[in-house]
Amino acid sequence: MKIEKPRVAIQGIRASFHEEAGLRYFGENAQMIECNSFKQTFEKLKNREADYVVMAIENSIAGSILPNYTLLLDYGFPVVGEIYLPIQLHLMALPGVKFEDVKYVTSHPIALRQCVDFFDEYPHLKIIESSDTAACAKRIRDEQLTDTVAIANSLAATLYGLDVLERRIESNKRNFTRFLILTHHDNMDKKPANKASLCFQVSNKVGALAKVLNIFAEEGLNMSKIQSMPILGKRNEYNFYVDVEWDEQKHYDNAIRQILKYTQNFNILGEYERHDDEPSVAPKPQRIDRGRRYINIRRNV
Ligand SMILES: O=C(O)C(=O)Cc1ccccc1
Repeated sequence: MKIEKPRVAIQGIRASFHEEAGLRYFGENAQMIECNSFKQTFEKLKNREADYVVMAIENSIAGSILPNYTLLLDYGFPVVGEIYLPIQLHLMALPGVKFEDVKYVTSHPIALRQCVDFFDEYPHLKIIESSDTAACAKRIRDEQLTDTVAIANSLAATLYGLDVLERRIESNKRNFTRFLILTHHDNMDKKPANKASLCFQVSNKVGALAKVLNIFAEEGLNMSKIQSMPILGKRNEYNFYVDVEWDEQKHYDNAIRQILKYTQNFNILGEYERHDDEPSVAPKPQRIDRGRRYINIRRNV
């Protein structure tokens, strides 16, 4: 069922990168629900105050956003899509402010990390981390801060009436952030999938993980990501979060059937269409009912 005006919960406020990702994925009709934390976005979904969550999961420079992996598992909402957003960062201040007079620079930690080369040249600037790039721009406007610059996107500069002092200050011009799209189970549509996010444990034995990865290889699945996370309170035990991609559904189905034998607490976090930069050839229609897959498949040994 397609929702005309989807309510999309984001961590952050209008003009944040989360809003940009949400608008790109859902289009201009989407109605953003601003939240103070990622946990709150999941609560909105749980309470049916939102139809979707858009959540950053990894960044090409800052790496994986580990607490968000834990949220995926804790709430169990299915991942139904992904979007890769190029992150372009600008330095902005109140109109009339001169860069020589600035003492503070404020932004989200990921954005700050992406601009280290720029700030190496200005070691006197004090860095203030915040939860959201757009909120930094808004605070400069609201509090009329003349000694502070924000690093944010051009949407934030426009919306909060700031002047861009320097454009594109990110160190690596090809950096991106990957966002996941989640929904609640009864809102899933059955689009064909060519990518899945999985989570499982393996026993602490020689070759246990290699066995699972070999199955992916033998079935011709491309593993695009692997992330381990220690399981709280259990020494040497980890959750492995793995993303795999395939061309033919049957290879994926075969791989899943086999790896169930070699994993514990196996979860399919979501099956969805991979985000390609170039629009891909339309995937073939599938007959398989994937609804049941989102129920956790657990196999405790
Ligand atoms: O602060 C924001 O605008 C966010 O949405 C978080 C973020 C920051 C930098 C890169 C990607 C996401």
